[in-house]
Amino acid sequence: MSRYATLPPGPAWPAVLQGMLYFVARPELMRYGRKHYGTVFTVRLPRRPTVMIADVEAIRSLFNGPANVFHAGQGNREVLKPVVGQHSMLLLDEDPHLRHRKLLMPAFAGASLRGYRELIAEITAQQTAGWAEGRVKLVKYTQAVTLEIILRVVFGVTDPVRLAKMRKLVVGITDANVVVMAGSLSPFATRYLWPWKTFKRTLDGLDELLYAEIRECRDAPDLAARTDVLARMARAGGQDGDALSDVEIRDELVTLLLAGHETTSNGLAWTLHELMRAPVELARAVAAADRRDKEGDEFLEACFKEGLRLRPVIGSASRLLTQPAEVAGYRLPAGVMVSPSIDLVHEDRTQHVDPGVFRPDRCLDGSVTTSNWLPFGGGVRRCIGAGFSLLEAVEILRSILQTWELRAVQQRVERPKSKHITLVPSKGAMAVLRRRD
Ligand code: HEM
Repeated sequence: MSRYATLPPGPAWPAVLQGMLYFVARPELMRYGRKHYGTVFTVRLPRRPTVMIADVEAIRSLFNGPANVFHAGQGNREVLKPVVGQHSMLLLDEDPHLRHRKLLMPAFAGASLRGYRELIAEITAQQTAGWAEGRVKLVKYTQAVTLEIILRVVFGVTDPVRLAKMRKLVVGITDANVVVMAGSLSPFATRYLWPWKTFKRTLDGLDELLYAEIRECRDAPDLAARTDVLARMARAGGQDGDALSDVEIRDELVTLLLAGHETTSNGLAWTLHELMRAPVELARAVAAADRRDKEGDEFLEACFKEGLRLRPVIGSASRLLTQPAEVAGYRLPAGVMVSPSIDLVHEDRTQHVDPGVFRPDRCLDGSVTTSNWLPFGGGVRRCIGAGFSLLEAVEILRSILQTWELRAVQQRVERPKSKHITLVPSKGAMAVLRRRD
């Protein structure tokens, strides 16, 4: 009997077909599985079977399960290691992962977040003021803003020449697909074959600039006063003699770029897309932006949270079993991937009233909870940048809505399209922009 004989039921189609569907039609595949097999089902992907879980209680136990049994880093290594490097928090598990989280956490906690607000607001105002009137793909604009925020608030870059060079290199990296990323481990490919050769050159170019930035940051006379994420990382752990090395900082900077840039920009594009399709909520959001007060900001945050619920940017947060374990009532063997389905929980009628409707109020009235709202995953791996992205989102939404009048190009919702691990509106969240009087 195969070691996978005891897996929960699921489609019996060939693994290659399921793998393709998982990539090009993930929401439909998830709904098919949920409809035919219930809240726990198996998708047979080419590398390894993945058990999808859409039951909130089972997901809670999984997220809070022992970190030595449920590995999140191991599964990421094959694809991401050549880019983010071996010290990335995304690839680590157990004690090394905890060490990195402990050292990075202060940079993403309340007091630090408040310190980023002013610069984020300044960058956002500069960027949104320069947009053009007419028909646009909003995602291109939101990407430009979140990229600038990563470069200046996270990497701490201020030199305009270095900023210009970095912008170009970073786009070359974030636009690469998984085949290019994974293939860049091969010395042959990176030496002789396009596009791996170009990709490697781009990565080397970015590394050179990042290491220069790290060196200058360590030597900076104002290091103690600097508020950017890089400076906080350079100071972290110093008192305990457990500081991050240059290469560890480099790997975490690239990690924050890959994990934090397009996720936030796609979340914003989806939120604006949904706001344009819901005129009453859009009018409330414009009024909230104009108020510039705590209550207004709370409503804008609720819009972003609801955008992430209705159109989750990341569909699942997977864990690889390192040993046999009980999950959602099944005894599963080691080597299986278990994957809480964020998208299915967000559209579950038993969890959300009218789940297909964009209704920001549900994020204010207590009906959205830490069990049924999971855009940032959960447990010890919960997104470290969640608070950062909410802060960015409020500043960016406020600035856009204060400056621009938005009109949808079409009332129909755009299909989610996969870009790396994120889901992006297939037409880029098309809109017509007009400067407000
Ligand atoms: C809307 C925006 C974002 C979404 C939807 C998102 C979503 C996620 C999800 C689902 C995970 C995996 C959690 C798990 O496995 O349980 C994650 C991890 C992570 N995210 Fe985010 N993220 C966003 C923004 C950011 C930002 C702005 C940053 C940093 C600047 C960031 C940095 C990270 C890092 C470093 C991890 C790995 C955490 C770990 O392994 O311990 N993310 N994110």
